Amino acid sequence: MVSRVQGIDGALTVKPLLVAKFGGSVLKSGEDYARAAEITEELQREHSVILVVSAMKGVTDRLLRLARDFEASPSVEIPELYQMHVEALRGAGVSGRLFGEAFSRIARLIDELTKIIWALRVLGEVTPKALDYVVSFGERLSAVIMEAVLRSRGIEAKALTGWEAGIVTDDRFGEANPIMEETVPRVRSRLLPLTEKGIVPIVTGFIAATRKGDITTLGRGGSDYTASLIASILGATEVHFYTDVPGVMTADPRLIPEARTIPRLCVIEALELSRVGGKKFHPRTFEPLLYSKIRARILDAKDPHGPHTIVEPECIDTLKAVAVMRGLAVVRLEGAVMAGRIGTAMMVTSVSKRAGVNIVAISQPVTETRIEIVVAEEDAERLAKALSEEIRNQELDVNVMVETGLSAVTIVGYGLRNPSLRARVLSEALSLEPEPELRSITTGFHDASLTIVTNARDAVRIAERIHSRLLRTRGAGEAS
Ligand SMILES: Nc1ncnc2c1ncn2[C@@H]1O[C@H](COP(=O)(O)OP(=O)(O)O)[C@@H](O)[C@H]1O
Ligand SMILES: N[C@@H](CC(=O)OP(=O)(O)O)C(=O)O
Repeated sequence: MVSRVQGIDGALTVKPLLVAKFGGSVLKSGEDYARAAEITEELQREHSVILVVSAMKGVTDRLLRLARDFEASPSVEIPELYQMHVEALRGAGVSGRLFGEAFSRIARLIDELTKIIWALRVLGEVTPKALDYVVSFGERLSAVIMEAVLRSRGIEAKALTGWEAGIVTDDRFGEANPIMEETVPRVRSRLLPLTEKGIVPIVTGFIAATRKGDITTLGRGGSDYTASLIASILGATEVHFYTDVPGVMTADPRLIPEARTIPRLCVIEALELSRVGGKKFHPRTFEPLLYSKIRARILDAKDPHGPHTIVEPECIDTLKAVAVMRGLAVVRLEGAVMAGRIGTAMMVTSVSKRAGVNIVAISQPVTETRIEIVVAEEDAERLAKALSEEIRNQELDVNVMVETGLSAVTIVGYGLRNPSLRARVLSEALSLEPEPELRSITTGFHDASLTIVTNARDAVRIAERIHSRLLRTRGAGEAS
């Protein structure tokens, strides 16, 4: 979509829409906000820009601790948060009236935060709804700073919460889902009138609200999802994710220092990679971009013209990246009575649903004597207990066991559709000495990923081997 933009002289120009998201990793100081403003200024020459901002680095974690951990002292933590935001405002070069206005808004938000934190201390309990309200302050404070910084450079800008920008969700606090029928028309009617007047909307990432106006969050890392959601609703031509690495890399550079930037990823590969923690994307980031023509770019805020990743609709047959997901456990059901017994798998999935446990992976051999459910480690005991109860109620002779300390190593790339490349990946993994323990092997969406569940140590060994043999010099967009 293009936006008709009214200039100061009243003349209308037509510019393509671009959504730019700045992550907490690149919002650590006033200098960072100033850099984000410079990038926005440059983008504005060719585009109508909508910004999505995260909280300053570390702020969401601090707010969560403040709300949950009654040992954390509000009289120490809150003034520190206040100081951090005022310093960023000052450090970004905001002064005079704009400084005064933003300073008062920060003070009001901090005052509101203080009241809620003390109220939680008095109540002695924190509901998921209260937690979302508390963490929302991180993005709200950040958007106030960004607005002041842009305005101090003569760019018209307006900070909006996700709710004010039109995002309506269900009431799954902590992991809310947008209600699209309501969100789509609202986002259009709230944001387009601003861009048409040449105003840059600054939307708080990660936070939205229910129909009743209760603040919700979209899950950790949710600003990515806010950005792609808005881009897809408005039919933007591009969505940019500004971060602290030069794009998506062939592996997490903290795990594999030789990791390199992947110049091109297709949206299916990006979707698979985000599900397993690649670039710590929110797992739903690429959902709204699937089947769209929107291009995503992942860029280093410190070097926006340097190497980066473009995510585009068309896929080519290569291998792209490897990612390791830690902290997994397997809940294993074993019993001869399960064979041929219709409804056993349904029992497992409905018990998981009742226990509020997300199933990361599930498998059963054709002999039907075993079912393995991979879940997050912290959910394993709860699921095992719920399954044991159900098995007792149904008087089945089935054992339930839990094994913790597992990881999943996932190789991503459209090239995996080629059986010989899949075989090559597996033979590389199996040729390690000592031989790794492989718990399960599965393929993902469009065969664009292959996941091996194993113990934590072997997952890293496999990732290193696959990276050094198949990704270090290839897979970054070249044919395999
Ligand atoms: N495959 C990968 N490519 C790039 N970065 C990765 C990858 N896997 C993990 N990361 C990590 O993701 C970090 C960026 O994510 P995050 O800190 O959430 O940024 P932001 O706050 O900008 O959203 C990087 O610093 C890097 O350590
Ligand atoms: N601030 C939120 C949302 C977010 O997306 O942050 P970041 O862009 O820094 O990953 C979080 O920490 O989860």
